[in-house]
Amino acid sequence: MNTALSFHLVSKTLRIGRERIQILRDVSFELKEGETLALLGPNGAGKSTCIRIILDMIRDYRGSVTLHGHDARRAQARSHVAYVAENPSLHERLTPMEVLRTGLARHDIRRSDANAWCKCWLQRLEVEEYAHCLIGRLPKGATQKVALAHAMAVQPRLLILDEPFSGLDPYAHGNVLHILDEYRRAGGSLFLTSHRLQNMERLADRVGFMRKGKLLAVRPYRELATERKADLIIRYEARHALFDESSSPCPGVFEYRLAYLELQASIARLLAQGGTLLAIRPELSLEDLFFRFAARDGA
Ligand SMILES: Nc1ncnc2c1ncn2[C@@H]1O[C@H](COP(=O)(O)OP(=O)(O)OP(=O)(O)O)[C@@H](O)[C@H]1O
Repeated sequence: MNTALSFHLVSKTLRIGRERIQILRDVSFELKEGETLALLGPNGAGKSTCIRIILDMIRDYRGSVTLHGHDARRAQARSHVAYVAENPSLHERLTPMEVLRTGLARHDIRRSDANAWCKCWLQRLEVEEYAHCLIGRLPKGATQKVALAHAMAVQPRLLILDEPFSGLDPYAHGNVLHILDEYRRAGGSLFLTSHRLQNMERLADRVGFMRKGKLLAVRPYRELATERKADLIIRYEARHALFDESSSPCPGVFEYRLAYLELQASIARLLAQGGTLLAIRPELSLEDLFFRFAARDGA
């Protein structure tokens, strides 16, 4: 598989007054063609800075970045790449139709059915009703959808999305998830950032977790999900503890930690002994697990 994106030992320092702040520290990752990589991390972790470097919006950094084998500093490298920012700034005096047509022209895409094609993408993102309104008058969520329609319409080999789900209502959320899933199933490469692991189960092949400018670890999503299933906590009500090593957060209520495979037998035993099952939850959130992995890696 060819490499869609390579980010190698990238460091970035900002000078603010007399102070120098390091916002990326030797960050390295790779995205193969057809793969989806999600970069997760809290505010200020450095995710958007990575994207700005990939897109040549920041040039003074240390390290090397390539897109489909070309140095990311060269315009040619971005010819098959589309990007949607967290708060897209589209030209306010254009209409969504014009925005999409401009996108096709910029990517040198000539289609005899260009109008119908653009209309179709506006429909898929459910903003066709605004097709001929000025962007400046659109609601915020609609602008975000137009930006995504604009990116999808050029059929990029690599799609880069900064927080694609923030600002979307739950219905739009599901629709965008479906469109992105379809894109990756058709072989597109996807690089996205998010504050949360939520939604990633349907999209990401691998996830990387960033904090304070460092990439702590990159793991296959499946590995994280499998490990989580091994550790559950059941909370139950009973006169006394029904399992050894139960803890008791309050009188008459107990918690018991168990492996996923023990779940069925443990619930049967709990009910047989007159206990009441109150809740089952994963012991660790996926974020917690990530730190566990990172610690194992010595990060
Ligand atoms: N132009 C700038 N001036 C000052 N600080 C900056 C600038 N650009 C980035 N930073 C700082 O660099 C760090 C990384 O920012 P970045 O936007 O990349 O993080 P992020 O992970 O994308 O966060 P968020 O999820 O909030 O978008 C933050 O501490 C931020 O305050």
